[in-house]
Amino acid sequence: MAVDIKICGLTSAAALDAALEAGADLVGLVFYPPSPRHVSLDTARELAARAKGRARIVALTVDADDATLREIVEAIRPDFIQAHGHESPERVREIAERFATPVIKAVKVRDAGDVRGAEAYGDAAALILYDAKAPENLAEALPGGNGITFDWHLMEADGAPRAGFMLSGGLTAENVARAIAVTGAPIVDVSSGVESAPGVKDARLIRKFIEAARAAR
Ligand SMILES: O=C(O)c1ccccc1NCC(=O)[C@H](O)[C@H](O)COP(=O)(O)O
Repeated sequence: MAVDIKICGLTSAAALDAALEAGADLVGLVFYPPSPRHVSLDTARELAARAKGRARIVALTVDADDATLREIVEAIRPDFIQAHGHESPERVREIAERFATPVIKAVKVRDAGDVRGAEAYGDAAALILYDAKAPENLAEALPGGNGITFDWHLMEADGAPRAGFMLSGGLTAENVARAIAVTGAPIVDVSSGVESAPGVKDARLIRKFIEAARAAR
C-alpha cells in the first residue's frame, strides 16, 4: 500500500514548490509565532492558493483559541487543522464541528502510556499524529518539529490504532523506510529532516525523503 507523505513547516513558495513537485500528498503551514516555521496569514494565503488542488493543506496550531482558528480557516480553508498542543478530546471535537474541518490530533510519545493516550480521542480526531515528546531538559524545545525520534516499537503496544494514523518525529530519508516497516504507518510527516537549518527547507532533502518513503514497504 502506498504511503502518503506530509511535508510540514513550509514557509516560502520555493520550498512549497519543491514539496509539490516531489509529490507531497499533504503540506503543513505552522501558525505558532515562537516557531522558526511560523507563517503570517498573508504568507499562508499565498502558499495555500499555490497548493490548492495539488496537495491537502494542513493548518498546524497549538492550543489556538476560536478567534485565531477562525482567521486561519477564513484565510486558507485548510483540509485539516492539526492540533499540536494540549487540546482535550472535547476541544478537538468542538474544533472539528465549529470549523467544519477534520482535525489531526498530535499525541506526543515517550512511553507506552502515551501511545494508549490516543484512545481518548476516539472519533473526535480524524487522524492521530504520533510525534516524539521532547525530553524535559531540552530547553529550546518546541511543542513539535524538534527532529527527535521515539521508540517506534511502542506502536506495537495495545491500543495503538490499526488505521488512520500518522507518524512523525525525527524522520529522515535515512530512517523513514525502517519507521514505516516497524509501525506500518500509512502516512509519514517530516519537518526538521528536510531542512538545512531550522525553518529552512532543502529541496534536495525533500526529494530524497519522498523517494525513500515511496520506496518503503
Ligand atoms: O515545526 C514547528 O516549528 C512546530 C511548532 C509547534 C508545534 C509543532 C511543530 N511542528 C510539528 C511538525 O512539523 C510535525 O508535525 C512533526 O512534529 C515533525 O517534526 P520533525 O521531528 O521536525 O520532523
